Amino acid sequence: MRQVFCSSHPIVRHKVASLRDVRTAPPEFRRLVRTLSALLAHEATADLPTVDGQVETPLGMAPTRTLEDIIGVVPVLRAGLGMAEGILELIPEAEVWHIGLFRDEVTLRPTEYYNKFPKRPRITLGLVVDPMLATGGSAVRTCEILKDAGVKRLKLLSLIAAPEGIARMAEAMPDVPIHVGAVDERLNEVGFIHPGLGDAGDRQFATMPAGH
Ligand SMILES: O=P(O)(O)OC[C@H]1O[C@H](OP(=O)(O)OP(=O)(O)O)[C@H](O)[C@@H]1O
Ligand SMILES: O=c1cc[nH]c(=O)[nH]1
Ligand SMILES: [Mg+2]
Repeated sequence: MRQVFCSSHPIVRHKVASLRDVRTAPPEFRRLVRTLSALLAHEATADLPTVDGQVETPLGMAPTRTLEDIIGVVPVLRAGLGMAEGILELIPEAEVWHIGLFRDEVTLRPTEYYNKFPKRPRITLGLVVDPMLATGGSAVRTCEILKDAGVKRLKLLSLIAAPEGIARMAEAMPDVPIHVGAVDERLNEVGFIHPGLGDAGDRQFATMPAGH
């Protein structure tokens, strides 16, 4: 099964260009994250099964197809929050499972600090959302946590990925399809995606270091 899907949609490409632009300020950056996430989720959910049914319109009965899955959107704090907002516009009935991880700046390893989800999961599909797939450490750890919690089907949605992160996910989580807006050249010497967009959390939440 082919596991990595990089969007070729012209609107996705156009918006990824704006997202990368150093002149894009946080309010517009957040708007782009939300819209791009909905566009990627639209592509990532194209293969979901539906159930046949019927609905009464003002004129009579109409056949319907509705989603079979109970979907969970799993934002990796904090940069995943904006992505979850965009996807909830598309799937408002989704559960939201928060996972708090930060990446140690020196070791680049993920450290868990929070999670909130039901003890007995109802969801049949988890959409993990994190704008940046860099080393892949955060994404792999998130998938491990979710599998330990009993979620059997997962998909990962990221706005920009490095080849290193894709390779790490493919190795550790071969059953998790990855949907991305762009695949970049490489990681730089401090583990940032090059050319990427910088720090996705800081650019969404206006916490850039002074001088930026
Ligand atoms: O693939 P990796 O090498 O693990 O890196 C990617 C992670 O780094 C960023 O989060 P960060 O740790 O900066 O936390 P933040 O969202 O709170 O800013 C990003 O949102 C991912 O979670
Ligand atoms: O390029 C990167 C890598 C990790 N986290 C980010 O926000 N950006
Ligand atoms: Mg960050």
